[in-house]
Amino acid sequence: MSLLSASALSVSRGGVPVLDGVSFTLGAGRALVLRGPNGAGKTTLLRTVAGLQPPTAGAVDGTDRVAYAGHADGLKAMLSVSENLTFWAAVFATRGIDAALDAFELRELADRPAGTLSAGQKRRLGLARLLVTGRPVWVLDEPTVSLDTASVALFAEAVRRHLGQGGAALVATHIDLGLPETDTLDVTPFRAAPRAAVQDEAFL
Ligand SMILES: Nc1ncnc2c1ncn2[C@@H]1O[C@H](COP(=O)(O)OP(=O)(O)OP(=O)(O)O)[C@@H](O)[C@H]1O
Repeated sequence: MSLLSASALSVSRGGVPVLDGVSFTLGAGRALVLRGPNGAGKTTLLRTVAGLQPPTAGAVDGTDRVAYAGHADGLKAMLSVSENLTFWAAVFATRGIDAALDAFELRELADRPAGTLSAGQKRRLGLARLLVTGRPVWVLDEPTVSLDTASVALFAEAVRRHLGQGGAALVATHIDLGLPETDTLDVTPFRAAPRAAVQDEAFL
């Protein structure tokens, strides 16, 4: 069964076309890794499938199943680690933050305000948030940035468990996560051709 799919998707950023004609299907237990050089459009594609911006053409199915973790951590600086997770559990109407605290070794930091965490600790909390959403499709933009080797291993293990439980992951990353059941999509061939500015169309 497909949990997330894109068909003939075109995406743009700041009004500039970035990618055209991207299609993929992501099923339960699978990970799809996006590749492509800096500026190729991976973030734009992820933001679009997560529903944070509309596509300029084509369609996405499964946006409502997505939990997105992007560059901005989305953490509340004044709330503690456990309060942040409890907040998200309430937003997504799920129960319990214990598994999320354990998966990313956040117990010792549970009472610390999120604003006082190091960059890597914040990233671990941002990824722990995925677990409390209860959403089956994790859409992850460079999830390992700021993580040390041990935390990358924790993250890879969390994804592996998630896939094993029937979840799926769409991940833009430059490193090899060593995940099983992984496909790769290089976005480079889908680079959009430059187009005339929209305001010119009235004169065609
Ligand atoms: N806020 C913005 N406004 C206008 N253009 C943007 C904006 N953010 C990014 N872009 C441009 O959109 C294009 C696609 O960027 P995007 O961030 O999707 O690439 P990426 O593949 O994720 O790159 P990276 O590997 O560096 O993260 C780039 O040319 C980039 O300069």
